[in-house]
Amino acid sequence: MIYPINELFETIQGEGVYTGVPAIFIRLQGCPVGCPWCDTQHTWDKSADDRIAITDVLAKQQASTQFAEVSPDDILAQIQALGFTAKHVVITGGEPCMYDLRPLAAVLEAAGYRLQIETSGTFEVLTSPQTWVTVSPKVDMPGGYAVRADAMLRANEVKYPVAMHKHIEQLDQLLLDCPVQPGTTICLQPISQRPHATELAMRICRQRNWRLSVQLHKYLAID
Ligand SMILES: C[S@@+](CC[C@H](N)C(=O)[O-])C[C@H]1O[C@@H](n2cnc3c(N)ncnc32)[C@H](O)[C@@H]1O
Ligand SMILES: Nc1nc2[nH]cc(C(=O)O)c2c(=O)[nH]1
Ligand code: SF4
Ligand SMILES: [Mg+2]
Repeated sequence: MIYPINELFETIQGEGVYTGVPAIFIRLQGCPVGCPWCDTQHTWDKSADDRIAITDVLAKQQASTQFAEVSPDDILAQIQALGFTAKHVVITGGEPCMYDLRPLAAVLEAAGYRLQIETSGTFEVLTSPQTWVTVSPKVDMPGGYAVRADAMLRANEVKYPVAMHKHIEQLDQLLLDCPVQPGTTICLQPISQRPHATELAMRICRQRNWRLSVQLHKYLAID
């Protein structure tokens, strides 16, 4: 299995339950979901013309559509060569669940890493049983993909992006249609640091005893 890697970097997890935890991020190329407010739109298209070497991915100074195709063993070798000290690896994108993540999970877990994936819930989640699965469901997006009931059942954490009250109603309906396991943490994540969105998320979190996820990295201006 070969994975298209748009970015590989170490930072602090800025979202969800693991906020604050040092983490290695693997950002995979490709996503057809089309969220209009997506903050990683450079990962949407996967064009053969954009293939580059992994050394060039690591040298990127700014976001681009370019990616390298790398095997699990070579991803591990790169992480070790870079001297990263984090033991938590986040696979994001793009939409990582477009790919079968089990071979990558097997290699990273055998080397002692804990895995987390960030997914929209619109593809089957193929990863190890130990992986922490963060589902950030995408309802009624232009790409026309539906949230899968099996992805919601696999979620360890649901992290819903919100900007207006309509989004709370969408989430309520989704949780009725596609239930999560009892005890699954539910986070509301304001879209793009908008004050109105943050106030809405805080208010609903207090009413429902849900968690607020504020994209800490954007407030800290880190990757
Ligand atoms: C860029 S997505 C990549 C992973 C996967 N495609 C997904 O949507 O979960 C990573 C996370 O960022 C969130 N996100 C993307 N753009 C955002 C924005 N402008 N404001 C807040 N959250 C955003 C997504 O909802 C998701 O939780
Ligand atoms: N620091 C940091 N935390 C993150 N959590 C989820 C991210 C993502 O883009 O999936 C992300 C990201 O891009 N940076
Ligand atoms: S599913 Fe994720 S990567 Fe794809 S457009 Fe939406 S936020 Fe962006
Ligand atoms: Mg991000």
